[in-house]
Amino acid sequence: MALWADKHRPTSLASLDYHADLGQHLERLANEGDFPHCLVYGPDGAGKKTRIMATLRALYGPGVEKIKIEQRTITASTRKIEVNLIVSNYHIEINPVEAGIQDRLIVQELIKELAQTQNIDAAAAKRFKVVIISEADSLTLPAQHALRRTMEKYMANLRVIMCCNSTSKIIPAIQSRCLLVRVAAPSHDEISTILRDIARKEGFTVAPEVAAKIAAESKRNLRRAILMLEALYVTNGSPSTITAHADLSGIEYDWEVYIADTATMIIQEQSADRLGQVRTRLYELLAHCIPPNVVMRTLAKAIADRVQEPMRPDILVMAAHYEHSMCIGSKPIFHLEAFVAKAMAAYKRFCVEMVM
Ligand SMILES: Nc1ncnc2c1ncn2[C@@H]1O[C@H](COP(=O)(O)OP(=O)(O)OP(=O)(O)O)[C@@H](O)[C@H]1O
Repeated sequence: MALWADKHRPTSLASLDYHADLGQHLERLANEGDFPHCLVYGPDGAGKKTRIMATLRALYGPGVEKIKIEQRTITASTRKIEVNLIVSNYHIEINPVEAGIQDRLIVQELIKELAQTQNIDAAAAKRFKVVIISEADSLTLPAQHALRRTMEKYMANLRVIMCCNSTSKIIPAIQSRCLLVRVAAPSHDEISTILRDIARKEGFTVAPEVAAKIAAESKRNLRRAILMLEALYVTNGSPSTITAHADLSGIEYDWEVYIADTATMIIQEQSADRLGQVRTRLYELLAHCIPPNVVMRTLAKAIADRVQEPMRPDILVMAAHYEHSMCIGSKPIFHLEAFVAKAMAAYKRFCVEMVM
């Protein structure tokens, strides 16, 4: 059974509930002859992927939703890289994170292969195929340079749509070849309306206060808000009405609570022993597939919330520094642990200076 976040995902540009101007703009582009390469960016759960798929539907029709997962092996001199692709007759979707530092090969080999095969469906509305690159901000520099060349060379039968959180890690040469499409996070009111709409479709009602509270808790991440609503509905035994008194405390993500507790441990004691205990918890988070940069950011935020005001900027600067070193280095655990050690030392120093 599909989660509500997937079940109630709008499929056409016309049915998108917010950023109507953006939807109309994409519709116009899809209907005009010349569709550009696009760089779609915005925060998590803002609706980027939904808009990309709706645009593909406007370009090719509902056939683009018939997707399958294909496993490919790319052989490069001595190494074999296995990647999973999502493919339809009209597009492929790749995630460069799967290939790590070998992502240049995916860009070169897979995209080239796709670009060289013409669309065999003579009745197809468009002669070009589309490559979606998700998490494009994790593309390495060599991969981005290879992509730039590929975009130029195969413009006749290929369009690239990149999806990422921010354009800051995308080289200017690619940005200048793309239409930049910003998908801002929906407002609290927009999220509340969507939640109440989903509740109606599922046959129950939700008090406006609860919908507003979930919207605020979700930090304007719509997917998260929908998941929270579903969790609340299920944990309350699928009631016909969720009243304003419903208890929202049980629907937080476990891993976030775990990180918040870890931050409390860091603030309570700064010692080698405590660092060892925190390391075990960091391993635990990584073993449960929480991305290292998400762990770093959430932990930094949780520590910053727990320290005195003057120390907050220092904690965030340290986290930014170690997140950067984590991107260019290997073994995320080293960088996470270094951040914790540094934060512990800084906090201890701060406390000593306060009492002197
Ligand atoms: N216009 C909309 N109306 C109603 N629901 C929407 C709309 N846009 C997106 N959603 C819902 O929000 C959820 C998140 O959307 P989507 O997956 O497109 O976000 P995203 O920005 O690609 O997220 P991420 O970067 O985290 O992958 C989806 O599950 C979808 O159901």
